[in-house]
Amino acid sequence: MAVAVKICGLTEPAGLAAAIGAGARYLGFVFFAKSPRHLAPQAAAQLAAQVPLGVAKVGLFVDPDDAALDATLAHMPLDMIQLHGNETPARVAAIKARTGLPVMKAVGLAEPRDLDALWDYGLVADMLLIDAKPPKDAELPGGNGLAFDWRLLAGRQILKPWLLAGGLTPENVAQAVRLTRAPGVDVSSGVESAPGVKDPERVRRFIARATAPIL
Ligand SMILES: O=C(O)c1ccccc1N[C@@H]1O[C@H](COP(=O)(O)O)[C@@H](O)[C@H]1O
Repeated sequence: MAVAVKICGLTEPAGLAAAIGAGARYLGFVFFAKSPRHLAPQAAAQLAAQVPLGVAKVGLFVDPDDAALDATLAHMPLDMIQLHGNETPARVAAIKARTGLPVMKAVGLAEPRDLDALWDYGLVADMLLIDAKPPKDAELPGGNGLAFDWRLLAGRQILKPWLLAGGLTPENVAQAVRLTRAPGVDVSSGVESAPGVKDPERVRRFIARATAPIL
């Protein structure tokens, strides 16, 4: 099975078209005001109108309350919710029940004891996104272009389908897949020409390298 690719933080048509054309399976739209990739739900919906069936539109939220989820979903037809904050397992389950959508929970790794969270969230989420833990003073809980030590995942059984994220680029993604055997990968800043602006050529190169057969 080819590695599934998610391109996250799409904000404009050129990046979106490059991701779709190159075979991305998931497209991420950020609904977190502090992010340079933030979109209003109406703008995201306009962009998402170009997304063909079979490519999942993922809404990225950070500790959203119910009102924020309802307001976004009123305008933007999402296929999946990504939770990238400090949501507890109970909150993940509640959001899944409220929205009726599959939920992907981001889990940050920096050291072996962080691995326990993969089990806790694996019991309630439909998918996991395994990212680097953000630095303590970071503005953003993700999208920082930071990688973690991929060897932490060596030989690990993960309860649910998962994507590897954090500091991935066209230059390192093949090695990341080879070391972790990740079934999927997710990237934001590593395929940008400026914060919030995807570089179509880097998007295409990332997808080609991520999905190339492992040698
Ligand atoms: O992309 C963002 O702006 C963002 C904001 C808040 C939470 C998560 C965010 N992005 C997610 O983080 C991963 C890793 O990003 P990067 O590739 O290291 O830049 C990204 O794949 C998004 O899912």
